[in-house]
Amino acid sequence: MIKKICCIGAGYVGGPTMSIIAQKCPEIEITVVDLNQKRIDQWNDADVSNIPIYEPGLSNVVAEARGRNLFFDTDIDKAIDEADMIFISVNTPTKTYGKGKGMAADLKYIELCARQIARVATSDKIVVEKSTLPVRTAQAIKNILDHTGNDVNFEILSNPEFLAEGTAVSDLTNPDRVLIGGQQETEKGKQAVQALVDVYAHWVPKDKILTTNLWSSELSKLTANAFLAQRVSSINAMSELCEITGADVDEVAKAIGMDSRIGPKFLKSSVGFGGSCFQKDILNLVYIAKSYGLNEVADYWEQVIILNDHQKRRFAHNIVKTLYNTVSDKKIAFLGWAFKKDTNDTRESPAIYVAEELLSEQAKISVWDPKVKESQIYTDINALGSIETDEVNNRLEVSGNAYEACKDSHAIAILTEWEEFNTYDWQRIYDNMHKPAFVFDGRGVLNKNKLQEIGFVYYRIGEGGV
Ligand SMILES: NC(=O)C1=CN([C@@H]2O[C@H](COP(=O)(O)OP(=O)(O)OC[C@H]3O[C@@H](n4cnc5c(N)ncnc54)[C@H](O)[C@@H]3O)[C@@H](O)[C@H]2O)C=CC1
Ligand SMILES: O=C(O)[C@H]1O[C@H](OP(=O)(O)OP(=O)(O)OC[C@H]2O[C@@H](n3ccc(=O)[nH]c3=O)[C@H](O)[C@@H]2O)[C@H](O)[C@@H](O)[C@@H]1O
Repeated sequence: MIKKICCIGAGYVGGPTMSIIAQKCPEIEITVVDLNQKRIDQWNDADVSNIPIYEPGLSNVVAEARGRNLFFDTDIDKAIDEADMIFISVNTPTKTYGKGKGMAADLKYIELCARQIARVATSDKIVVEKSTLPVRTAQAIKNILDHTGNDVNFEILSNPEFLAEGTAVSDLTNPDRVLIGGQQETEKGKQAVQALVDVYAHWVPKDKILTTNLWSSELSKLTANAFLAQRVSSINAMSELCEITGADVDEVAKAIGMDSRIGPKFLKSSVGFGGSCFQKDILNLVYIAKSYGLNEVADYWEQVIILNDHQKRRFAHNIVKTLYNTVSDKKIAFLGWAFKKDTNDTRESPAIYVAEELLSEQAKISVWDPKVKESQIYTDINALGSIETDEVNNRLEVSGNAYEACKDSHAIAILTEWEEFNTYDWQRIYDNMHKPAFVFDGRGVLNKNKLQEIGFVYYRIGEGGV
């Protein structure tokens, strides 16, 4: 029976995942630890609306469990020492240096965790990989733990997380499945798997808890993200063809999605997928395939990324082309900066890359996003390193509301599918814009007929002129 859990990493996965486990398992004490003091302070903020991650419903869960059996702390050693089970939920970004730069997952944070666990642990531990990792990472973790540990027994499990941002609470509460990989051939391995099954069985039906060997579990996570991203790139590839043939991508998506073998989900054409994981996980998969000499497999998956980059660029180019081939000093309003609705996360958001293209064409950009902070938007653009900081400061502004962002603009670009966009007074927006007033709907969310009646020139991704 697990009594104490420690989770290393209080990010988008560690925070919500542990909050739900704490809510569902009141007898287990859970401590989420992080190196980042500011993040931990935010998780501990007396006002739960200030927790560092915006996820619908999450603050209520935190309010219920925090201080009862859910704790956030920076004392990592203490939490490791006291726990029976340790989740590693740290970031695994794409490497930015050395071998595998731009492709492989950077495992330095994972290795640091393994070394810290090995140094601190004085009793047997079950170590759970919650981060998304290259297949066979469990072997490396085991080697580090066994060769540097204090003679205690470590069992390694793989338990990848499938939650999507914006729906994390419902995904965790009602998952399609929970995947647990372990060494089923040893008695201790079996017991470790069972211990984690028992945690989830507090609220997840047993037939949805799937147990596999370690490598299947690690590889299933990369495979799931590759398949999901592939669907988006597939429909986005068709969107370009729709635009020149007069077809409508939403109609095509509906028609194919009604085939039960294809299914209706994840077929919404967009300005491109973003988020911290799809790109990094596919690049990682490509790197793994190449490292085993599987070049055709690598090329197959790499195409998903190539198409996605093309989709973001062509959205920006279409704006330039439509605005009479120049956007120099024209104001373009961006509605949305987050990579999808209902999150404040902007990692790899397509908005960043569309902005980069337009800024390099000397456009002025004014951004409104209901959840993303101004400082984050500047950080995202400056992190690209491709546009001078002075130029960014002169050309990019962040507005306090949508009306301000759109005032005196030549065009509006919809970059995130926030529902509030449909509730605006679009006549008021139109009246305050330069004419012709263009809308480029990169998410296919606005009411076309209404906008056209007002007088907007409306372009939706994947919709061809008839
Ligand atoms: N964001 C998402 O929706 C999902 C992410 N994942 C995977 O989960 C993992 C974590 O992702 P996120 O939570 O988004 O990352 P994140 O960047 O939001 O959080 C990671 C946290 O780990 C902390 N950290 C790093 N090294 C540490 C160390 N040695 N000791 C203590 N704390 C340390 C960082 O300070 C950071 O707060 C990644 O492998 C990601 O691929 C999986 C499913 C969904
Ligand atoms: O490993 C991860 O990090 C997670 O990655 C994705 O979750 P997430 O990136 O949070 O959000 P998604 O809903 O998958 O959306 C990803 C991107 O694809 C775009 N998208 C999604 C669906 C669609 O039909 N069209 C489309 O353009 C979204 O707008 C967004 O930019 C997966 O859905 C999760 O299962 C997984 O756990």
